[in-house]
Amino acid sequence: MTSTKGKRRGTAIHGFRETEKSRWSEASRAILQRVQAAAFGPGQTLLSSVHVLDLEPRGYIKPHVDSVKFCGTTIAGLSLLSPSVMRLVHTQEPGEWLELLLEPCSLYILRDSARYDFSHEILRDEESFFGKLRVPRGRRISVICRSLPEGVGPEEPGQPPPAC
Ligand SMILES: O=C(O)CCC(=O)C(=O)O
Ligand SMILES: [Fe+2]
Repeated sequence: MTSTKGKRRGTAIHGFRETEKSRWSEASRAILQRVQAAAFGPGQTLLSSVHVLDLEPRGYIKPHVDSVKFCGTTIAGLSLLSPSVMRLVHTQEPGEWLELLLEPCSLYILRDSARYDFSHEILRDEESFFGKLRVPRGRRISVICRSLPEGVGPEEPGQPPPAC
């Protein structure tokens, strides 16, 4: 896998590699279609390639809001391999937060307020608790589909997609 986003995104993600993938096997395409049908409306255009993020067991993602320049109202992520905990914290009201237990093969959808008004993060192993439940972290792979910002047309085929 290549790692270009890490540089562009600074230090939000630690212990990872990633790629942007636009060619998938037929079986994978069928799964991605289910993800897209669940998460996106018919009027939404998606980034032409899917983001695949491979976090090592000690890897984690610091709180951030995906850039509005490159990513529209919806982020949908399929979690594979290790379970993990995603925490959402309101950017204006830090006392308003919630945590999601991301089981392997689960899908989360961050849309509208969850996507714009809350930061999201993946907890590091030492902090990986869902309530009182310890959620030990192993290697985690996520497959993330994003909508394009409104007013941005579909990308040119062959162009590298922008990072979120
Ligand atoms: O791994 C995930 O599910 C989220 C990744 C993420 O927040 C990002 O790439 O901006
Ligand atoms: Fe993100």
